[in-house]
Amino acid sequence: MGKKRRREEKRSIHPRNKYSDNPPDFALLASLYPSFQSYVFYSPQGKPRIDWKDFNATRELTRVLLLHDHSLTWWIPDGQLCPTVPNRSNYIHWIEDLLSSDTIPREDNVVKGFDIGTGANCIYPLLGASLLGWSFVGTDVTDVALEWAERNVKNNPQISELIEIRKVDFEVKLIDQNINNGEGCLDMSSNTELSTSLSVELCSGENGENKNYHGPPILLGVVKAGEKFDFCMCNPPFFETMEESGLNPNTSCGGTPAEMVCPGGEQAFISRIIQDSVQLKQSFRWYTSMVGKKSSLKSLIAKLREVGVTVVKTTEFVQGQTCRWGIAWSFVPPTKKIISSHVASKNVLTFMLEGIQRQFSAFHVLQSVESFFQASGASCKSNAASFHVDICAAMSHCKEILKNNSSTLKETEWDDESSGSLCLSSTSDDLHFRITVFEQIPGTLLVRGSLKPGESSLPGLLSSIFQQLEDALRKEFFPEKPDSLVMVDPTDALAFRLITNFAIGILVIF
Ligand SMILES: C[S@@+](CC[C@H](N)C(=O)[O-])C[C@H]1O[C@@H](n2cnc3c(N)ncnc32)[C@H](O)[C@@H]1O
Repeated sequence: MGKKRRREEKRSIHPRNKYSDNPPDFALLASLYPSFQSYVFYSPQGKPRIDWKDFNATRELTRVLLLHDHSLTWWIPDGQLCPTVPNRSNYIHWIEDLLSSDTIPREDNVVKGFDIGTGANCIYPLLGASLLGWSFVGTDVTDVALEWAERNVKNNPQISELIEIRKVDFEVKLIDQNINNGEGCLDMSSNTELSTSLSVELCSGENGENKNYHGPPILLGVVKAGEKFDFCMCNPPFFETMEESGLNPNTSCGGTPAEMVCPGGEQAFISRIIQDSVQLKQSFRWYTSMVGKKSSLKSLIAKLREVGVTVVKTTEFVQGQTCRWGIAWSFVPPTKKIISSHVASKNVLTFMLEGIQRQFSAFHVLQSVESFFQASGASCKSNAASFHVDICAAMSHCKEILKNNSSTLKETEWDDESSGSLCLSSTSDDLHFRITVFEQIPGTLLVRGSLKPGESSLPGLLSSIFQQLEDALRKEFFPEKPDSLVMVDPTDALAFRLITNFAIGILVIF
């Protein structure tokens, strides 16, 4: 991994993450743990490496990291999803931030979390308990996950008291769904089918597509009457089919269909969590989930607006060459009033290119990004190893990019925020920003634009330029699909604003 790439990753890692300043040292671990040694090889430059496509190598790395850095004894059977410790720690630290922020009133008791789908690896309860002393209920549906999660807990007696592994009962019947604040009553003993009324239409996606969840209970029917939690967390099955998961050829973190796939994919799964949260309300202070696709994030935010949550927060987790999001919401009345989205400028923007033909890789898109900006006269410096282009655009170049852009101009913030008119010639400062291309899964790329740290731009300028770039890339890579040229629907302006602001952690209170 090049120095620049490492610097990039360091920037994206949570500052309290143990690996933020000290990434795993493969050479040291190999010298300490002979079982790991056989997976480490050296690049021609003498850098220690492992083969990320080798499941055994990634599992052994996770095992020795958990042992060395967290004093945890851990194992999973072949083929189960293998977590990467630095990345999973980011989610834990983000929740820590949510709990300690004064967005909603704090509570100073022992933190109690609920990990939906803890998996055989049980990674979140193990990390949360060992790093922060949190207690957890971790749930799952498969026998192998439940058995190995139990083992991973029992093998760590120093924290085992803090973690309960709970089997999700497929056949639980809700006899009273009105259990706000834990007052309701669940019949856990019944063998009758889960009430079909749980599948109410909360999951219809954009464009009318229905993504209903018909799987086992998630929260309702699993949370017991009267139970209260500070948060729930979830790394959901992201995909609708195993083919869609296409498992990234550059990594082999394993993952069985039960772990990776659910009908309706993550959108249906998280929509059910939202639906359950409407019933459970303040039984949890924060509801959170990871989100794998930006398109899901947008529609989930829209759903949260519909159900009347008091707070939504989002974040971005950059994980090597992929990007994920975190979404959090609450029904607890906020301590703060609305923080206007005007407070923060859009310093980080993203869009997704989904269903791109397989012959086009992140590299092709990167080349097109460079050509797009060069055509306006802006100077570009690309880094193919890190899949980014650094751009320096003078105002004349920005004008050139935006010259055919009257519709975009109407939708961007500068009309709102700079008293109706933007004078591009009013400043002589150049705009310095970076465009990075991430390969999420085969055929799905994420393009991210970010101002250089410490830089600022005229309100809305970066987002307008970015919008033009998205238009151009869609024209180039989806020429036969004129519909996909549709950019941000003005009626969706708020959702767009939320999404483009999430990466800088902006808080939005509906
Ligand atoms: C992507 S894996 C996440 C595993 C682990 N938390 C991690 O981050 O590596 C999703 C997990 O959710 C479980 N799962 C699927 N449906 C569930 C449900 N209704 N309730 C609880 N767990 C579920 C799967 O069995 C699987 O272990």
